[in-house]
Amino acid sequence: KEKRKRTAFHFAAEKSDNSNLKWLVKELGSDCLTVPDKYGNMAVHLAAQHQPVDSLQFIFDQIAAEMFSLKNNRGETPTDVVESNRCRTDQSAKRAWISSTQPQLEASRPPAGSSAPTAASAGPEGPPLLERWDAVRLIGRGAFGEVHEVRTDTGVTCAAKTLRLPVQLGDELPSVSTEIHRAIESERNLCRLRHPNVVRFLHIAQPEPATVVVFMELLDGRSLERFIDNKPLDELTIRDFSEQICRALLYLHSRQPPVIHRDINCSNIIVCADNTRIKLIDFGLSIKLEQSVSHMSASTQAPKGTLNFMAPELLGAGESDSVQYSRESDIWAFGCSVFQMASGARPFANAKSMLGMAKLIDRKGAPALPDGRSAELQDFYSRCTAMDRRRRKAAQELLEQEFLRKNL
Ligand SMILES: Nc1ncnc2c1ncn2[C@@H]1O[C@H](COP(=O)(O)OP(=O)(O)OP(=O)(O)O)[C@@H](O)[C@H]1O
Repeated sequence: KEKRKRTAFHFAAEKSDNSNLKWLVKELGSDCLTVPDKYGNMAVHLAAQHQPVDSLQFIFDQIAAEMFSLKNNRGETPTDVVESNRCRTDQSAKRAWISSTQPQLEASRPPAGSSAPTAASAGPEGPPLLERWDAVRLIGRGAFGEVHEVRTDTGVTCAAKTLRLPVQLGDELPSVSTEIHRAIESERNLCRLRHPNVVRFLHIAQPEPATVVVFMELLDGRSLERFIDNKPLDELTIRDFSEQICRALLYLHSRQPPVIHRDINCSNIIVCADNTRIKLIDFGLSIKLEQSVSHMSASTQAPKGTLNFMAPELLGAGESDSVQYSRESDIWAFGCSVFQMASGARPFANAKSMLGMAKLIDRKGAPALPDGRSAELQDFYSRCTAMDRRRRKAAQELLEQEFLRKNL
């Protein structure tokens, strides 16, 4: 159908139900949602015209903020299509959905007053290359380096995480540098992510052979770990935060290629200053980069990450096996975050070594949630922390459907 530039996605989006559209996205990836036909209409414009409101949510979960700025040849965005008299189904429900979703996006933009590029103005690779930046204040320290608030020579105020990678005696510095550079290149797609529950990555630089600086949107808030502060959260808050984390994971996992976080835990989830919005940070970039250096040094390929949140299949990986981070290992770690929200403590709080953790999980599986939590939350938690990876995968799909139904 190249001549008329119509794809299966356009036909699927013109139907009054969205099952075909969902199936196509699952099989072929979300990029096809933004292919224009000869009128410049993309699947999202047609869904806004013909399909129920949950299609808008579905598309939003795939391409997030982008869906509001896509224009057809008449200059219409999907919002304009909903407002037009061509929209004959669910018009008021779609209007309500748009007006509740757009403020979320506003909140995900870089802070006002900074000249950080907005989702609309930044190129796919983020802002122009940064030559220099000055630290304004230290925000905190992690295992590999520190996070500063910085101001760049391009006038951007943002957060910069400096990662100093462990170079071993005998490593060839130029080869390490090249290897790290290669790893960074494969992570450039992080700068394309746009989602209200995912920190905006602006740029990744390598100022020295074994030093990487990751520039991000500067967040005002505190980690979920500090928000929990060893005290269980109420169930409504747990559900709300879990839903936001699921939406972020769903968005990341349905990228092509999928983005795996690799280090979901309560210190890598930020609760913004309004105490309602949460955002994922960090993306295990240090894990990925350190692995590229470990690979150079022929040292261990054991999985890195936060021990208490590590999926059983990662713990089982010996030095000779390759470590398989996956959507399912992210779901397990997410389940562990639910445990911490519900109990106030990290799961497996006494685990000290990988072997100890592996034995513990083998014997007992994930710990039970404390009494007093609803059967629904128990069920949700046990799906996420199922030992069987396929059950965890199914759990994510189920959550997606339940959240969509709840929103309707
Ligand atoms: N984009 C950001 N905006 C504001 N604060 C941030 C941002 N990213 C990280 N932080 C904060 O900076 C501090 C240090 O973060 P960092 O990620 O280095 O710690 P960490 O999770 O212990 O690190 P690692 O997992 O690499 O060992 C934390 O308090 C974190 O909440």
